Amino acid sequence: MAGNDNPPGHGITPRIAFAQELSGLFDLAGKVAYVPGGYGGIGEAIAWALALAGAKVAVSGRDAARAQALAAELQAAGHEALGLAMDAHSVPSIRDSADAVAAHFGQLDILANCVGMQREEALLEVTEEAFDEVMQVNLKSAMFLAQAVARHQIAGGRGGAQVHLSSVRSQLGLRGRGYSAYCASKGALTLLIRQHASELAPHGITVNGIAPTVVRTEMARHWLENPETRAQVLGRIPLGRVADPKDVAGAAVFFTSPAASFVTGQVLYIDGGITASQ
Ligand SMILES: NC(=O)c1ccc[n+]([C@@H]2O[C@H](COP(=O)([O-])OP(=O)(O)OC[C@H]3O[C@@H](n4cnc5c(N)ncnc54)[C@H](O)[C@@H]3O)[C@@H](O)[C@H]2O)c1
Ligand SMILES: O=C(O)[C@H](O)[C@@H](O)[C@H](O)[C@H](O)CO
Repeated sequence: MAGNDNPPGHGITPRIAFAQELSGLFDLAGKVAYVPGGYGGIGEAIAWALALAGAKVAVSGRDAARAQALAAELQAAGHEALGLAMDAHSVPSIRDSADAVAAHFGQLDILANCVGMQREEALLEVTEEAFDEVMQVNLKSAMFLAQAVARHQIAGGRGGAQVHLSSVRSQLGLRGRGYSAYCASKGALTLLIRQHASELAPHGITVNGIAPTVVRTEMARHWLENPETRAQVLGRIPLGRVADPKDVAGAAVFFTSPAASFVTGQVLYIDGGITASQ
């Protein structure tokens, strides 16, 4: 096929090899994944989904015991897993955690960053301390987790994938609520993702984002337990329900698997239609 550098598999690749390639599209066997924030609501679903796709998985958070408890559950189900402490307020702690994962498994291929927090304050009441904390935990830690993991991915020479948890609030403000710090941190994360995608592309490393609306986790509990705010939340979502962590986990498998090896710098909105409508 003159002039076509990418001929389709049919009729050229033997069909059996073609089918084998397709069957491995979502296979993470032989990969090591690091899930900071891994014992949170979304992080835990992602840690399990990556393990079920075949990856060895490390999870971290400030509470080492909770991380180790999740790792023990994964091990009991037959997966290779590690739980360790990491404080997103501390760049040395971030670096140490990535180094420890790479040292334990002998490689590090995937970052699935689920660290995040929210502190709601109306514009006139925003404190410097709260604004700084949200930016530190949601944005600065993403920068230095990405850097720490990229060092190992580049040294490994096998490419890799990074994915960060963003939010619909990366693109939309929230009427009637004090969301300056959260929106600013997630909006900036979009450009961090695009820039990292651009800088890591020569190394065969992809970088993408997952942007949910309200997911049934600890972070959203206060909204969902209050009938008034629950009704407001549901009223904004065309599909008429909030997300479960499992609605988000599949995207992490997709972005880190061979199926997405040509996808980078993208943010996928898992929002029941919010960003499609007004
Ligand atoms: N739940 C939602 O409605 C929702 C919606 C959109 C985006 N998100 C994003 O998804 C991600 C996961 O949130 P979640 O809903 O699972 O909430 P969660 O509170 O259950 O999990 C947050 C995770 O971040 C970790 N974390 C927070 N501060 C940390 C620190 N200083 N050091 C280390 N780890 C720290 C926690 O240990 C936990 O594992 C966050 O980035 C959040 O902004 C959540
Ligand atoms: O409107 C939204 O979609 C929310 O802002 C979400 O991003 C989070 O569920 C919220 O931050 C939890 O408190």
